Amino acid sequence: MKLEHIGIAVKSLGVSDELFAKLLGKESYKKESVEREGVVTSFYAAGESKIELLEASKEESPISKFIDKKGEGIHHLAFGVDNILQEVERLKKEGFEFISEEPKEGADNKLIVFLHPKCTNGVLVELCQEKQ
Ligand SMILES: CC[C@@H](C(=O)O)C(=O)SCCNC(=O)CCNC(=O)[C@H](O)C(C)(C)COP(=O)(O)OP(=O)(O)OC[C@H]1O[C@@H](n2cnc3c(N)ncnc32)[C@H](O)[C@@H]1OP(=O)(O)O
Ligand SMILES: [Co+2]
Repeated sequence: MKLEHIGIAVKSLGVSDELFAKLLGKESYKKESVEREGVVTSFYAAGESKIELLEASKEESPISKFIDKKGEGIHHLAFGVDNILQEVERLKKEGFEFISEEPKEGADNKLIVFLHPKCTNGVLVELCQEKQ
C-alpha cells in the first residue's frame, strides 16, 4: 500500500485553496464534487502523494459533522491498493471493520472504501483503487 492522499477537512475551499497554493507553490490540479459523499474536493500533488481538501456540500456531510466536533484539520488517510476487493477480504480476516465493504465511486477516478476509525487507532482510513 502507498499513501495515496491525505484528506483535510476545511470550512471554505476558497480560503484554503489560497492557503495551500501559497504553501505548496502550485495551484490545485483538480476540483471535483462528489455528491454522494456530500463533499467538494480540491487536489494538490505532493511528491508521490496528494493533498485532498474537503469542503462540505450539504449539512449532513461527514465533513460538517467532523468540523463541528473537531474543527478543521486532517480528516483521513487514503492508501492506494491494486485490488480493493482483495484488500477488503485480507483486512477483514485481520479483524478490521469497514464502514461499508462495497466499493463506491470516489473522486479522481477511484473506487473507495472506509475502515471505521474505532479499529484504526482513531484514524479514518480510506482504501482506493484506480478505476479501470
Ligand atoms: C471525495 C470522495 C472521497 C475520496 O475519493 O477521497 C473522500 O475522501 S470522502 C470523505 C468524506 N466521507 C467520509 O468520511 C465517509 C466515511 N465516514 C463516515 O462514514 C462517517 O464520518 C463516520 C466515520 C462513520 C462517522 O460518522 P458518525 O458515526 O455519523 O459520526 P460521529 O460524529 O457520531 O462519529 C462517531 C465517532 O467517530 C469519530 N470520527 C468521526 N469522523 C472521524 C474522522 N474523520 N477521523 C477520526 N474519528 C472520526 C467521532 O469523533 C466519534 O468518536 P467518539 O466521539 O469517540 O464516539
Ligand atoms: Co479521500
